[in-house]
Amino acid sequence: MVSPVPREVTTLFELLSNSRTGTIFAYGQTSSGKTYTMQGSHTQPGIIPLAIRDVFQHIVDVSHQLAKPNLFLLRVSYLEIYNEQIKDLFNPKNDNLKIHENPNRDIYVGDLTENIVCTPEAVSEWMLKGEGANRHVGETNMNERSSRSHTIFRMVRWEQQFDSRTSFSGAYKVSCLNLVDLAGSERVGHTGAEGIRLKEGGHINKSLLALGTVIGKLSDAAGTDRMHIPYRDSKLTRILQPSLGGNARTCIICTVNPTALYVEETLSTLKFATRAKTIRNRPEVNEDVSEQALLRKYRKEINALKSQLDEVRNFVFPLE
Ligand SMILES: Nc1ncnc2c1ncn2[C@@H]1O[C@H](COP(=O)(O)OP(=O)(O)OP(=O)(O)O)[C@@H](O)[C@H]1O
Repeated sequence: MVSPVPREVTTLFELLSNSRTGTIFAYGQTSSGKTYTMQGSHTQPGIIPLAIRDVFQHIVDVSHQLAKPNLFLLRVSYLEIYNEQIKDLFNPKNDNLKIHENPNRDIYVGDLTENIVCTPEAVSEWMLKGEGANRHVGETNMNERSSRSHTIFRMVRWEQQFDSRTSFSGAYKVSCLNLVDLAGSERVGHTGAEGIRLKEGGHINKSLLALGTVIGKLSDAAGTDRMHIPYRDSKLTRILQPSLGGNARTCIICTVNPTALYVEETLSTLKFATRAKTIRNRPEVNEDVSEQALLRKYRKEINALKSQLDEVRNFVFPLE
């Protein structure tokens, strides 16, 4: 089990915040401390509560640095992948959501509820609501509260720049942070899973196998552009596609249980980590400049050029 919140991660949002997509996920066998790492406890907050705090703090810090404050909007969503079905944890009636790709090749989940939040407390409240009432958790021989699904908690920060002409410029930046808590790989011999738990375990292992294959292929393909990567083999890898070899910054935390009994699982997790380390993503800035903003920019440039021309004229004509 790892002690929660590695130091690098607590400041991660600051690194991501310049209009980028970032993902943090915990990977490891069942009962090795993934949920604990992501959520922490009352006395030791995990990555999710610390990231929420950082996101708001960063907005305050940026606002203080600017002469005119930008406009910020923060939205959160929370989904789980349970038995290969995507469920909206903010609205459990949305329980078989589809994955789509837009013309910009962005991957998104259709009809997922997004809530606008104004305070860290509001984010935590939404999280607790989704977590407590709706997420699939069950008891196995290895963990009293074993996660039976993968979850993705997403915060999207939208920032519109201020224009000196008393209005907002129209240009905006989008930063997105995905906090992923995976279900753990498990051996039936250790977990004693039967019936519904066995079925869940089968789906969990299958999607983690797909994740392992994607990571393996990406590390084999490091430095080349040609290899086919089977992102579509599971919902998990398809949703995480931008974070795995795509344009996001990604941080993977691997958790192990150091007991001798689990040496094989530990070895397998360490192999996964070693391969994942070789993958190079290509982070890109998500900035959108609207037509209006462009028009305003061009008008400004034309005015500046006109006044330069006037200055030159004034300089030439008095001599005549
Ligand atoms: N660093 C830690 N300090 C104290 N307790 C911990 C720590 N890491 C894990 N635990 C405890 O160990 C148990 C299992 O941890 P956790 O539920 O986080 O595992 P997991 O990897 O998410 O398991 P699963 O894949 O089955 O959901 C929990 O009771 C948790 O509180």
